[in-house]
Amino acid sequence: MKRPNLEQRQALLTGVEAAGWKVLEVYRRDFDVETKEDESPLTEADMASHHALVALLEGMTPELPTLSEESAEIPFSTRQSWERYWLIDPLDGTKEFIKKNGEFTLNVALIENGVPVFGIVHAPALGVSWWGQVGEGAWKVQGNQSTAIQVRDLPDPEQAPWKVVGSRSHGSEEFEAFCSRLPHHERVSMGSSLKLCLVAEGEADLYPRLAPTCEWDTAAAQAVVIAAGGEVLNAQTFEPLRCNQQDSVLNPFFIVCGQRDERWEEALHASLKK
Ligand SMILES: Nc1ncnc2c1ncn2[C@@H]1O[C@H](COP(=O)(O)O)[C@@H](OP(=O)(O)O)[C@H]1O
Ligand SMILES: [Mg+2]
Repeated sequence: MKRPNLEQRQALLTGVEAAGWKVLEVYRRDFDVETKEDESPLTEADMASHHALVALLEGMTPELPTLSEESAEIPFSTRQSWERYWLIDPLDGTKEFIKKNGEFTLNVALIENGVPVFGIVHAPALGVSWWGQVGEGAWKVQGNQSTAIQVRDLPDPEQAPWKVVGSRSHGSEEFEAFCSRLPHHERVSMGSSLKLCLVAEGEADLYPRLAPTCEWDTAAAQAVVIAAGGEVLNAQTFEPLRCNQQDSVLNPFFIVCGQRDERWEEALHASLKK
């Protein structure tokens, strides 16, 4: 498979939703929380989703490798040769899952030469999915309803505040410094890749992520944002984020926007200057 066709996209969405049911089954009862080597939490839901998604993708595209947050120990010397691969985060927002606030997602991205070209973000507790394919468009799916989405134009802050979305559990000094330099704006806190989806559907204007994340946290929703007309840019260079360029899977600091604008670009530049 190069890029999924309509039928394959539907099968992928159904499969990701089925993995979401497995996550919800754990969410609705008591579960143990382990701590990984990097101090981040892990639950049986992360692993149930990982196994379900890997089986789905291997079944549909046996020719494509999969890199998952829960099986990430594939060396760069191997990954470097991958022209196309699946990049998944079986449970993004594990802290929100543990807090039971519903703000967690399953992220599935197709990466082509380092660029996320297709992505599904599914939020099982909210019963919502977003998917996008670069060049085709982006959609929000709720039950049987599928609605085309796009980013909104940045409002005049004198008329309506800019909506800036930030992490619920991972803030930073740089994020605070950036917000303090913005014109009239409102802040919204949200867990997981839902933040990028809010920009994609025109519910938020900016998501500055001036704190660490990994490529699987952002790739699927980056495809949705780009397909909806927005951008996910390195906060220093303003180049689009790319995956699989080096040994580390850490992203640089980045900003998600509907469109570039010198008012927030200057605020970002000033807040990152040491
Ligand atoms: N110090 C760190 N290094 C790398 N990634 C980090 C990190 N702190 C948080 N993250 C990433 O941020 C994600 C949560 O984002 P948010 O705060 O926006 O909800 C986590 O996803 P997981 O929940 O999948 O582990 C994790 O991958
Ligand atoms: Mg994650």
